[in-house]
Amino acid sequence: MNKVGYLGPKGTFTKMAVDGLFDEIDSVSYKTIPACIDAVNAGEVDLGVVPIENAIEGSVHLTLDYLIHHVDLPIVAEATVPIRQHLLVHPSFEGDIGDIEEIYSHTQAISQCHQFIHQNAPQAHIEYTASTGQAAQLVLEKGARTAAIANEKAAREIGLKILKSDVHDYPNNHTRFVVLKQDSQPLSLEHTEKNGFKTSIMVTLPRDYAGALHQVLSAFSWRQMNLSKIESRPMKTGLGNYFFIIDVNQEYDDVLFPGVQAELRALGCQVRVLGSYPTYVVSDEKIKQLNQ
Ligand SMILES: O=C(O)C(=O)C[C@]1(C(=O)O)C=C[C@@H](O)C=C1
Repeated sequence: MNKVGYLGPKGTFTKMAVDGLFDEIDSVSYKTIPACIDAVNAGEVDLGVVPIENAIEGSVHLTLDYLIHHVDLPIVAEATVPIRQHLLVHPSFEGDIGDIEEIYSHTQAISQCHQFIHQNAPQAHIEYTASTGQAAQLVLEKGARTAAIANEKAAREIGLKILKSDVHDYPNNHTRFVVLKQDSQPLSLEHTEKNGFKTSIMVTLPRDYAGALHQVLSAFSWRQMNLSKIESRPMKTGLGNYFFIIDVNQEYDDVLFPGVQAELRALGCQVRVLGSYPTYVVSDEKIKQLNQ
């Protein structure tokens, strides 16, 4: 049975992604995203599932940067999961939102609910936690006037009550998770809905000059390769030094991708393929089933 590492403890959205993707696995909880990625790297687990991007808040920089700077692990699958954030309180809490003194959650979850907090609980002090599951656990321990932003499963499993549901600021909230493995063989999952294939590429420009990024993008454009995302991240070597992560909406092949790589290298760019992988969707229905 495959051992799958994830950002835990119980009740996290990452655990939900794991349960939505896999049928029979042995899941192993890690306290942080780097600890989960390290576990895959060290061979402690066969696969690791970590969040990479949210529809409201954007990229999970911790994941992106760790994949770029600290390990060389390919992405072998992606899963898009619907995200509903709720305000959870201790079962003994009798007050209203205005009585809450502390709100705990993961930075991504807090960011998805900034407006809600600003308008309904401006008095609350925000405490960041390693995951939403950990935030829920803390509310159970601290009780009184604390609240967590987390999901319905966390409320049920940890024993909190939902004071206000759907507190994320925009509807259509989804998070993309990636599955990491030591070998780059794409992960085929029979029982999960698949909606495409992607290849993620990291490109470092040789230096800053007029039209450099334009030249990089034209290598994809004249081959009619559709890009779904481009993001720049600091190289961490000094202000103004960036690399680009480019998601291409197709599977790595023997013609187009080697052509792009050769063209980019001829421009002096460094190119690294971060993975070529199927993209799966965990449906609202599946999440409802998991919540029962
Ligand atoms: O804290 C959790 O529950 C997580 O699984 C992490 C995480 C994230 O980092 O994006 C996952 C999905 C949500 O977007 C909020 C938090």
